Amino acid sequence: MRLEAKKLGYRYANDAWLFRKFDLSLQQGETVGLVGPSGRGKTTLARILAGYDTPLEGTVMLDGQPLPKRGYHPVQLVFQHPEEAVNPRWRIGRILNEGGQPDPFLLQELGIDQGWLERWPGELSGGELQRFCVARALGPQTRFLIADEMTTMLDAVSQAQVWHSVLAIAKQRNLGLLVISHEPSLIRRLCDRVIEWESLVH
Ligand SMILES: Nc1ncnc2c1ncn2[C@@H]1O[C@H](COP(=O)(O)OP(=O)(O)OP(=O)(O)O)[C@@H](O)[C@H]1O
Repeated sequence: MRLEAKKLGYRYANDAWLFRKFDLSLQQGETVGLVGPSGRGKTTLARILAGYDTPLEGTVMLDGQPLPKRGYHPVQLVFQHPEEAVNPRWRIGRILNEGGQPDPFLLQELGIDQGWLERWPGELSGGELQRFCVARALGPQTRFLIADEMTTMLDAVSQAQVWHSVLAIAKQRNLGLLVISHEPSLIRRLCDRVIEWESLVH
């Protein structure tokens, strides 16, 4: 399966275009890094690929077909700030069930303690909460995962644990991974190939 962005263009209101004629192609099973300067539109692109926003120009295709407008989205996004990605008034168990009944092996792989399911988001550390966000994004129908500065806020140990688990799951399930990060060492360690934002933006 291939995720393709073709001639994407986006800008907010009457601001300057962030990107135009932006092409990107990602194959299932690949881990690709996207690096570029701050504020140029990487998060905006990630939101478009995952269906949160609609591009003003161009299309996003999965195996040549437009992405589904309804139902489970096969391209899932994990954000930098897990606390902003969850409803603080829902217990963790309910948040996790949003993407369907979670696979117990997935929870185990991500080091998620069943006892935490009863807690509120504010009762977990950033690293623990981010692991829940990853688990929620890895429903059985996920084919591509976009990690937008996914571990930037975590300490080195939590960062290594999360990536170790995600890479193992991606391999088992042949997922495509797009790793957006400003840390070249992380990207070099994780990715099969690296895309420079500047080389794609016109
Ligand atoms: N909802 C919005 N309305 C208006 N402008 C926005 C909105 N979201 C982002 N922007 C602006 O669009 C530009 C690109 O933002 P974006 O978050 O996509 O960049 P980025 O490359 O991911 O940056 P960073 O690496 O710092 O996270 C920024 O100038 C930002 O201020």
